[in-house]
Amino acid sequence: MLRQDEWDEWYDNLIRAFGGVPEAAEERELWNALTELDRSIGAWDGDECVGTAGAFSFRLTVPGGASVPAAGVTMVSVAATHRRRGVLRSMMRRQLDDVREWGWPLAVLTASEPAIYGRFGYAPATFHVNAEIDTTRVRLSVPPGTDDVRVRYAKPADVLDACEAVYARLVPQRPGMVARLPGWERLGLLDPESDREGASPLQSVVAERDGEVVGYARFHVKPEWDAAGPKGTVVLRDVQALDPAAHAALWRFLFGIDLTSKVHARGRPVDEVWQQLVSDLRRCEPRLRDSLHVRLVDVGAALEARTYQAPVDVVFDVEDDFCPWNTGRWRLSGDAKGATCERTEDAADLALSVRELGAAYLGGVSLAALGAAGRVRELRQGALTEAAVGFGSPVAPWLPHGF
Ligand SMILES: CC(=O)SCCNC(=O)CCNC(=O)[C@H](O)C(C)(C)COP(=O)(O)OP(=O)(O)OC[C@H]1O[C@@H](n2cnc3c(N)ncnc32)[C@H](O)[C@@H]1OP(=O)(O)O
Repeated sequence: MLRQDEWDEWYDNLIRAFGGVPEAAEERELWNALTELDRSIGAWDGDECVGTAGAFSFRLTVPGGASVPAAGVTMVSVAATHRRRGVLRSMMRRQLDDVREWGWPLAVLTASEPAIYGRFGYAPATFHVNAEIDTTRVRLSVPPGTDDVRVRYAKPADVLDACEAVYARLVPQRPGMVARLPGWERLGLLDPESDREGASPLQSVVAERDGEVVGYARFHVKPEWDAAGPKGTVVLRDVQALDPAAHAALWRFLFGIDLTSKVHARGRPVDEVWQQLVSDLRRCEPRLRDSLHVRLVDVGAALEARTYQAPVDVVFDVEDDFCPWNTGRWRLSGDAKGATCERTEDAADLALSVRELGAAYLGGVSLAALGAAGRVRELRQGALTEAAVGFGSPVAPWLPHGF
């Protein structure tokens, strides 16, 4: 538990651990407002703050569409004067014990360095794509109905409610999405001048059909000229849409902004529609990155909270050094309607650690791929394929924003 009057020193420790460049006042104020003090941990050496860790009370969409309580682990730092003495380890210990006590089956985070969190049972479970799309060479083929969608400029704050309504409809449709907590809608509008690197203030358009908002895009434009003429960049912040024609109308708009020749997209879903509409994926230069790391805090409750796209009846032999309450055999029986997961004395079908379950949990990493890498051991023939198919997701999991 952190006190409000400790927050500034606590947050300064975090900023310093990330290099010490101050955040813009509006950004700092937002994170101050969003910090959940009663879920935050400070490590103190005397009266000096030397370690920080926070948690947001997220609800995360899991395969099947349920919204599951998850600790959004955040703001982790240790002062360089106190590094590699086990301060992080002690904060992770305290935090995961707390999350268990709160009764939340999951903890999730995005890592500054992916190598840090595996030892605490986290594993990359969602991925995203960064792309540099050459819009002078790449053509878009749009589906029927695209011309029925009107794209119009609007100030981001003026259409916030309509955009939030679109977002809320999308949350249950894709694993990895996070339901909005009060205040979090402000994150999408955050626009400090110091972060723009020569680009415009935040711009936005909404896509409308019959007067109803069916999608939106937020972006900056970074003008640039050379001897041959204009070569500006559209820096995409977000695009969300409810149907194929709305998606296509927004992407067509983004591809066509005058005096630009590139769309720079960051943190997009690995299966986003533009990849199926473009004439030349290579000239989009897609690059894959890990995004959300998942930790099953309560294996039984977590596996029961999601559904399985094909029937599964397997016994997992789970190893969990950091949270030993998960260690042992669990029988998971589930299908597209629901699941039970209980302790069992039956013989195991698959042996793995809690990390492999975390990786596969949202349907973005195949248990079969983990098995091929030797990270899941198949003890009953056929069990690996059965589980891999069941755990899959027709929609790639995706985390829509950092935290
Ligand atoms: C969710 C988020 O907020 S991500 C942000 C994480 N924060 C940062 O990256 C800010 C800069 N870095 C730091 O503040 C610190 O170096 C931290 C928080 C990463 C590590 O804190 P420390 O107190 O030094 O870690 P601690 O001593 O407890 O180490 C625990 C284990 O993690 C390992 N470890 C620590 N940092 C790293 C790293 N960057 N890469 C790989 N392993 C690491 C240690 O070697 C140790 O390994 P062991 O289990 O084999 O003994």
